[in-house]
Formats: sequence, C-alpha cells, structure tokens
Amino acid sequence: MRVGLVGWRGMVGSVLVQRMQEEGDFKRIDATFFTTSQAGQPAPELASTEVLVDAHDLDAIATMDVVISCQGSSYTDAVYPKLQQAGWEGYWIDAASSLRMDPQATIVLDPVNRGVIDAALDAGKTTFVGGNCTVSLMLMAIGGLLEADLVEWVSPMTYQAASGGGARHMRELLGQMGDLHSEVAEQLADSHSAILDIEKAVTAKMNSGELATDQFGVPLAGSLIPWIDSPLPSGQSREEWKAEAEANKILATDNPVAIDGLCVRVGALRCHSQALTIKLKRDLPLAEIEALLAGHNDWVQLVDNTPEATREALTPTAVTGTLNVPVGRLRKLSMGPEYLSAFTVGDQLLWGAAEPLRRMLSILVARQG
Ligand SMILES: NC(=O)C1=CN([C@@H]2O[C@H](COP(=O)(O)OP(=O)(O)OC[C@H]3O[C@@H](n4cnc5c(N)ncnc54)[C@H](OP(=O)(O)O)[C@@H]3O)[C@@H](O)[C@H]2O)C=CC1
Ligand SMILES: N[C@@H](CC(=O)OP(=O)(O)O)C(=O)O
Repeated sequence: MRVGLVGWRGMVGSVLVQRMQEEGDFKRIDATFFTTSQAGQPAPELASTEVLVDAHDLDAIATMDVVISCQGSSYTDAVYPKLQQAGWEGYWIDAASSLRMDPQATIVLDPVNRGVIDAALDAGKTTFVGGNCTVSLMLMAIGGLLEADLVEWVSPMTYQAASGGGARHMRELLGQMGDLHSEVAEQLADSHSAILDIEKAVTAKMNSGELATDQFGVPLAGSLIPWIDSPLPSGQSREEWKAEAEANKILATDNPVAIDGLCVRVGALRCHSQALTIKLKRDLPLAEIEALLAGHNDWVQLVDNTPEATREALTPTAVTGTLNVPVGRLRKLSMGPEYLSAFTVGDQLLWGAAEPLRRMLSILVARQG
C-alpha cells in the first residue's frame, strides 16, 4: 500500500510518525513523505523515496493509495477537492477539521465507532477524518455510558492545553512563565519576603503589555482564557459547537445526545482536561456506572474518588505522553440521582489527534490483507 504522509514535520504529524514507528507500521506500508516547503530535500530513512516530494504536486499525490494529512485545513481545502474532481480513488485520512461535517466524510475514533467505520468502508467511502481533540477524548472516557444509551445530556467544561493552538502557542506560554518568574526571582529566593508583594509584581507584569502575547492575545501563564476558536451566532465558540455536532456524528446517533458547555484555555502543555456533568436517563448505582465505563475500551482507566488517587492519576502531568484516558471524580451530584459528575484527562496529540488516524491506516492495511 502506497501511503503519502503530509504534515509529518508538524506537531501532530511528528507524534503520528513516532507512534507509527513504535507500532512497526512502516514495515507494512510503502511511505512517501511530502512537504509544502522543502521539496527535493532528503527524506527521512523511513521513506521509500530519497527526497521529499512536493505536496502540491497533484500527479504525485494521486499515485498514492492513501494520503494522511496533518498539514491543516488550508492544505486540505486546496488539494482534496482537486483530487476528487480528478477521479482519484485513494483513501484520504485527515487531522484537520474542514471535512469533518462533510456527508462524504466519516469521523474516526475506532474504539468508539468501529462499526460506523466498517459500514463506511463497506459502502465505498474513502474520506476519514480525526475528530476534535476534546470530543475524541470525552468519548473515549464516557463511551461506556453512551454505548449503553444511558446519557440524556452532557455538559463538558474544558481545561484545554496550549498545544491545541499549535507549537508557537506552547512556546509563548513557556516564555510567559519564564518572564513572570524572572520578575520576582529575587523575592522568591528570600523566604521572608511578603507574598502579596510578589503577587503584586507578577500581576503588574501581566498587565504591563511587556509579555509576548502574539498567539493568545493576552497572558495565559498565571491566567486562563475562556474562549477557544471563532464566535458563532449562538453565542457558542466554534470549539463548543463541535462537541454536540461531532460527537453525534461519530456515534451515528438516531436521537442526538445534547452536549454543550464552555471551552477554556489553561496553562497546561499538551493534555486537555474536562469536567463533565452528565444527566443519565435513569438512576443507576455508581458501581454499575463504573463497570460500564471501565469495560468500554482498553485505554480508559477509573480513578478512585479520593484525593490521593486523583492527584496521582488524574492530572495532565500524570497523563502526558501516554494513551491512558483516566476518568475520576465520579459521584452523584446533589441535584438528584440521575446527575453524575466526572473528570477526565487525555493527551490531545495522541488520542486527541494522531492515534485515531494511525489506527484508521491500520484498519485499511488489515483490510487489504
Ligand atoms: N495542534 C493540535 O492539537 C491539533 C491539530 N490538528 C490539525 O492538524 C493541523 C496541524 O497542526 P500542528 O501539527 O499543530 O501544526 P504545525 O504548525 O506544528 O505544523 C504544520 C506544518 O508546518 C510546517 N512547518 C513550518 N515550519 C516548521 C517547523 N519549524 N517545524 C515543523 N513544521 C514546520 C510543516 O509543513 P512542511 O513540512 O510542509 O513545511 C508542518 O507540517 C492543524 O492545522 C489542525 O488542522 C488536529 C487536531 C489537534
Ligand atoms: N481547537 C483545538 C485543537 C484543534 O486543532 O482542534 P480542531 O482539530 O477541531 O481544529 C484546541 O485549540 O485545543
């Protein structure tokens, strides 16, 4: 199978390539590495060509059986329609959002919707797109309740990492953290210095306009930003809108589950966290809920509702770089026995972006036999 990789040098793409190496995927494919900016330069050893191929060379792209793009929506918008018009019959696997709601496209998250993916392949569909990171991570966490049709609605309140904006956003956050520390390093070193003086100096620096804020627009270090992506007439941010729209498409629900909440950027590096309020269709003992959640897939992990277990396993620090999707803080809320709280954390570059694409490629390779 000839597989073209576009966007492999970026953050999502490099996590994808790393995972493909870990799983030995390159042994099963013939990989061509494409580029939008470095055509003709040496290709990585994993490639079947010696040099990188121009990602806008449609003739070259069209020789691929599969194209995986982690290059972003503008590349997809420029190339995908032309390939379709030219009658290309290969498979298009994409990390970008632009094709997700296209009726021809299937959103892939196989531990949750393998049946939907298989039905699409059987029907001859060829376009497969990874879901929004918070949506995929939420479904990995509470897939057991959704599969059992126990959920009336979910309100996710998110705590999203800087990496969701891209590499430059991560750099900006770390730079802000360093600048704030430098501002008060001397007072911090003196254990007798007054904490309110330190706070005042930090707050003054944050409001001084001196911190680099080209990516986020305002300081994120020591703060948060309760808006992600563009505004919609509904008052939602586009990130908030994706929750219900994409989740129901992934699940192929007959009766859509209402999913709506607020999306917030916080100073985490690459793990998104979400506090979920879930309205169940009926009262269910907590032990049954836990069994359904834990039994749904190989990556979800129940975390005891204790301070020790929560600090140990339910933080971005504990989860970053792993495929684990811990879910904890499970308890019935005081609003009534059908109201459940949950908190979940996941690496937004792994299950949130690269891993569903890698697994979609494996499904195609396995089908080819
Ligand atoms: N960030 C995220 O969390 C998520 C992103 N996505 C989707 O994936 C797309 C790509 O995101 P992301 O990986 O963050 O984008 P990046 O900005 O990290 O990379 C995108 C492209 O930029 C080019 N590039 C230019 N300079 C550099 C450099 N110094 N290092 C690496 N690459 C460079 C590369 O293309 P080339 O080699 O052709 O020059 C690369 O493929 C997004 O637009 C989005 O659609 C989806 C889910 C989550
Ligand atoms: N918008 C997400 C990251 C992302 O790229 O999402 P999408 O693939 O839906 O555009 C975030 O900022 O955390």
